[in-house]
Amino acid sequence: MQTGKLIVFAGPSGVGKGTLLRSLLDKHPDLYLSISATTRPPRPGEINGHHYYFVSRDRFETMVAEGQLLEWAEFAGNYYGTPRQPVERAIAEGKFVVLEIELEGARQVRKTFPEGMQIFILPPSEEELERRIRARGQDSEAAIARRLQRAKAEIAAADEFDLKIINDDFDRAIAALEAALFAVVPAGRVQ
Ligand SMILES: Nc1ncnc2c1ncn2[C@@H]1O[C@H](COP(=O)(O)OP(=O)(O)OP(=O)(O)O)[C@@H](O)[C@H]1O
Ligand SMILES: Nc1nc2c(ncn2[C@@H]2O[C@H](COP(=O)(O)O)[C@@H](O)[C@H]2O)c(=O)[nH]1
Repeated sequence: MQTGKLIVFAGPSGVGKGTLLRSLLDKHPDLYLSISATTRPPRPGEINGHHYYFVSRDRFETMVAEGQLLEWAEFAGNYYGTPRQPVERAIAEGKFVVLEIELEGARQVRKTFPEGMQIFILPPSEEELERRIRARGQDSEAAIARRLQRAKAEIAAADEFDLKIINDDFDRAIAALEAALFAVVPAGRVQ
């Protein structure tokens, strides 16, 4: 039976995780990106079942109670969690499965999947991180403040991760990610 690989992608909100992942998925369509459940309302352009499964707090709490989530956490006033079944199935099928999650979730996954690879994306500076969150233009002032406060705690925990990559020059960050993911196995293949 083929066995895939679990890759956790963490880093403060606004550092560019999603943008890096979209670029990686374009180049390596065999990567499997887990779709999280969240109680956060959709941003303009976000599609249910594609960007997230947008659920009520009641529904999310049922998913937790029924053990449907591999990990979950509260972030900036909303719940976020990884549906367990699709991830376990994709790993059993031999895929490289990527979770884009925050710090508490990464810590939970480290316990259940100690063999997984955990990558932390760092901003070039806190000022640039704030500039990116604001440039994205998707969050209220209150949400920006909560995200920046949380960012400090997340960055302080970066040494817990197997690999740290600074997302300064975008292409260089992509190259560093490709080197980490495909160092042992050629792109898109699982042996
Ligand atoms: N290397 C880079 N240089 C400059 N801007 C960047 C770089 N990488 C990403 N960005 C920009 O930063 C903003 C935030 O990126 P993105 O939404 O991907 O962050 P994120 O880490 O996924 O955030 P969240 O965790 O809140 O979803 C976007 O406008 C994106 O275009
Ligand atoms: N623990 C988890 N964290 C998750 C999950 N899905 C996303 N996230 C993280 O939440 C924040 C905020 O995301 P946003 O889309 O509201 O900007 C960010 O750090 C994501 O990585 C999850 O399933 N579990």
